[in-house]
Amino acid sequence: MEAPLPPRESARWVAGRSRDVRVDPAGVRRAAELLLPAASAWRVQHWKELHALNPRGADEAALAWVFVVDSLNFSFWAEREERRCEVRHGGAVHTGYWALCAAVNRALDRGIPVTSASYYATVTLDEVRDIFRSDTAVPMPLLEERHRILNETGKILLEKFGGSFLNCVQKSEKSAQKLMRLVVENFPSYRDEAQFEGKRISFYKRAQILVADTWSVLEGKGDGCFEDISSITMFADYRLPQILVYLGALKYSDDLLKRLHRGEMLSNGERQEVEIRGCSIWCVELIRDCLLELLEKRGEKPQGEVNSVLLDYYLWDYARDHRDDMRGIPFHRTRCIYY
Ligand SMILES: Nc1nc2c(c(CN[C@H]3C=C[C@H](O)[C@@H]3O)cn2[C@@H]2O[C@H](COP(=O)(O)O)[C@@H](O)[C@H]2O)c(=O)[nH]1
Repeated sequence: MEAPLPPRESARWVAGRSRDVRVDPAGVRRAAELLLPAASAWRVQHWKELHALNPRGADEAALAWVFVVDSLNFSFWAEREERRCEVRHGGAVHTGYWALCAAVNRALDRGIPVTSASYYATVTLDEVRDIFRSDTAVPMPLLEERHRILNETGKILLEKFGGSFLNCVQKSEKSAQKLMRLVVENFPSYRDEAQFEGKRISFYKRAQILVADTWSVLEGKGDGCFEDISSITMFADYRLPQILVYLGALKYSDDLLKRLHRGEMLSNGERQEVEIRGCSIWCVELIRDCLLELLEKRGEKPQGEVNSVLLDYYLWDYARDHRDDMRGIPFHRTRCIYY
């Protein structure tokens, strides 16, 4: 089968043919102007400084943490917001993606080597249920899939990379694109692809966030000094589209809004789901371009990098912090292992 279009080209292809989702140029500009004051301060170090659950180190163990977390970094949304999985750790209650991170850290604190491939290659379903157990009556979604992915991913990491994700990173020779390709070619659960208007396309959300988190945990240095990190696009999850609609940069048709407000599930790969994901990626690319243009016009040099990775991280954190303001904006509900 022919190789799919890479994520950025896939996003352009979808955005140019989308019927129920569109990027709003004026909204893109307004979003860039809103983000501009923060943008010049974005730095790769924020990944650790802003998030206590992320590893402090930049060694093989920290990379092992990133790899196992991003292999499971999908589908945390609850059927009903008020009844959801929660994990208490370090004196705080964590939900969604952070519940996954808290559960991994809770296991490590209990002496369970959950980031070691030789452990999770043969971990049992019962052990997975215990490691990711919720402190409410609502379990983390898709636990059976998470178990299957841990076994599959652990076995491949042992067979092909000596059980160490650091080996995989070093094979990428400081290229973000090469690391993304290595991950997608070797680990099936990362193959986030679709068919749209006669073309095979890709979003590779977990492979791209894995590259981004690798760059972040290594603080952009040494093996993580990816000279092409700016070629990585935003990660097409279910939160970024919601914030982009909230900011007015993305618009949904009445028909799609009605489906979402009814809480209807969208299946992975159906037309409107692909349009939401593709247009979101394209929208963030345009906001990034607009930010660079505005900085240029003001003759400002950003302290760090203004790229789609740091823009995505900022928008995702912003969505977390403005959850209540965004109540009226639905997010699309797809249950799958890709995001
Ligand atoms: N586009 C994008 N999607 C992201 C992330 C992250 C975690 N990254 C953070 C960690 C360190 C960095 O500083 C980032 O702040 C998780 N997700 C996705 O969100 C969804 C979970 O949402 P909720 O149910 O509300 O927890 C789910 O699809 C998950 O895969 C991101 O950064 N960008």
